[in-house]
Amino acid sequence: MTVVLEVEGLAKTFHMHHLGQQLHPFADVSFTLDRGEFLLLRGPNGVGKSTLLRTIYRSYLPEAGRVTFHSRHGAVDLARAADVDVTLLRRDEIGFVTQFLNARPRVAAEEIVAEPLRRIGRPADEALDEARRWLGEFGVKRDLWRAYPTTFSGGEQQKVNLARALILPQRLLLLDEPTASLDAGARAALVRRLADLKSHGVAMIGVFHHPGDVEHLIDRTIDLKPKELADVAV
Ligand SMILES: Nc1ncnc2c1ncn2[C@@H]1O[C@H](COP(=O)(O)OP(=O)(O)OP(=O)(O)O)[C@@H](O)[C@H]1O
Repeated sequence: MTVVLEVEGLAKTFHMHHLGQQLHPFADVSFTLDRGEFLLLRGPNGVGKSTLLRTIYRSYLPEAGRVTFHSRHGAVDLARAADVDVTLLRRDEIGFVTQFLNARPRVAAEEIVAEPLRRIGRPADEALDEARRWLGEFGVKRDLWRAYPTTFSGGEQQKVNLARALILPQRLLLLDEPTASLDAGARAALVRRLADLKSHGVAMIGVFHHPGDVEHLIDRTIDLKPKELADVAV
């Protein structure tokens, strides 16, 4: 097996200065993730699942611990890497999939979806063809492909977001409730795509409110347990 990610002793603290308190969503999380492995993160609301995903993605810095990502170019500790290196890894090695689209004004759906392919140097027309294929796959109506997603419904925006996030096979995918408000057809398309990516070696960590959809993909589960709010002055 090829290790893709090693998380060691990871801890996160939020400093809530206005309350004079600290919140410790998780402490001492350790696991490794191999190529093609699917890890489910489970636990009650507010336990820290999204925070853990965001800390691995380096949207948050951890209080302690290491997040060693084995990229194509060697091992890098995401907790300490330079911002510029994290940005490069996010281009084609580490993906973060949520239910929310960051829709930009006057950018067509098909352009938004094609962008990740363009960024890695695919010819524009090829990238656009591929984008249209994925929009169709996720059930976005053809007459919306050239429209601006700022006006789309929540579910339509989510479909555009998924097509964009999954068009390019990454080494590691972080999935934060990607099925939240999808209809049955789009949920099935998403699960098919995840199965295909997994069979091609993409490692995944996912949070799903209805994990039944992806049950057959899950290799391992981590249960996060609620912690007490530490009443410590900051
Ligand atoms: N930026 C932040 N600053 C302060 N506290 C935060 C911040 N982000 C999250 N929290 C707190 O950390 C805790 C964990 O939040 P998180 O969103 O990770 O939970 P979750 O397990 O993903 O929850 P859910 O299942 O409801 O989506 C919550 O109590 C939340 O209020």
